[in-house]
Amino acid sequence: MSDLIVRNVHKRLGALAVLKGASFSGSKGQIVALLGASGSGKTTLLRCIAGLETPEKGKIEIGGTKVLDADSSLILPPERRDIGLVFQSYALWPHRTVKENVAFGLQLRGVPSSEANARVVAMLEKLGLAHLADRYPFQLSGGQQQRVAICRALVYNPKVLLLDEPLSNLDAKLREEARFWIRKLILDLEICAVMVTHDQGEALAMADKILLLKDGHIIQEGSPKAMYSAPETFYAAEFLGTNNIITGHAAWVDGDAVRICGNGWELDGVSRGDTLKGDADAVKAVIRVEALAVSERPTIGLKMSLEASMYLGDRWEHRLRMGDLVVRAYGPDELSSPEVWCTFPQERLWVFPAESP
Ligand SMILES: Nc1ncnc2c1ncn2[C@@H]1O[C@H](COP(=O)(O)OP(=O)(O)OP(=O)(O)O)[C@@H](O)[C@H]1O
Repeated sequence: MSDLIVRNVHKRLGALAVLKGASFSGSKGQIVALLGASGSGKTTLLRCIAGLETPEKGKIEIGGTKVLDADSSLILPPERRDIGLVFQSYALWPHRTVKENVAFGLQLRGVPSSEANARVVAMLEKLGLAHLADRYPFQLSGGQQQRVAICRALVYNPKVLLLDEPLSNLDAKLREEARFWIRKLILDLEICAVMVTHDQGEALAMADKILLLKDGHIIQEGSPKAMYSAPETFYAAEFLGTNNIITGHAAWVDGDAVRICGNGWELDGVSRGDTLKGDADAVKAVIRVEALAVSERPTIGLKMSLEASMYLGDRWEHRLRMGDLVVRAYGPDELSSPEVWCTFPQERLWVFPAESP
């Protein structure tokens, strides 16, 4: 059963239609990432679920309870929605200790103090915060503050945990650790979590399901693997991964197979998204940088000039050219030959009509 159901949510802010019919669901032990560029509507969608914004249209159910039905003007306030909310800034109360920060919401909800105390102690222990219980937020590191904010959201035993850019205030090393422990915590607690992020690496690593938002629409949803390896649109293909974008013309189209060409080069790929109408259509293609293989020995593939190479620590990045075709490719070694062979696996070269959004 889905713990969270969002149906056809529309929300305007001022003159702007920010959400234009968002629908998705999330179930127990599942992390749903709302991924998209700045301004795509991620935070607004999270705020609609939390009850901090009121959509003009749509329905939302949490744990089997209707919390919003715009048609019948049913709008439950945030504290009656069975959610835990973690703000990007953590929003800890500066004059309350860790323990008081975590306990405060339970007191407001009238939970008897002995029960509240037991729940707070248990949750502090679960998150490894017991030894910090009497400290104030300013006496904590950024990572510890984040744990307190998550602890405070979880102490209600919510059905759904909402996280707004939970890792954005951590440095790179802490961020990588936090990906693991937050994911493990949510899976252990078997709750549904919805996380806003604009960082594709974070979404790919942490989520079970990614919703890609663009201009207030969810343009594709799926598992991280499906989103990465089978994007349905040019936008989705380009948004994820590190990519080469190749423009040219279709030389021929045969079902999904398509050959594209430019000034002195031809490549075979697969047509994705809107079907190509025919030969000579202008096209744009996407191929992930890691999909290309470069060799100094003649192989099947394009013979290209090596324009430059960069050492990245764990590998090299090479810039290659043939006529108007310029691509980046990774390889394990430095290359010395001015001419190399580059292979473009056909199934990983995704070809879209040039006018695709
Ligand atoms: N109170 C407001 N009044 C008018 N427009 C707003 C308001 N809040 C947000 N917007 C606009 O709504 C759009 C969506 O904002 P939202 O914060 O949901 O996007 P986002 O995808 O979370 O972006 P970001 O990653 O930058 O936080 C943006 O164009 C933003 O400028």
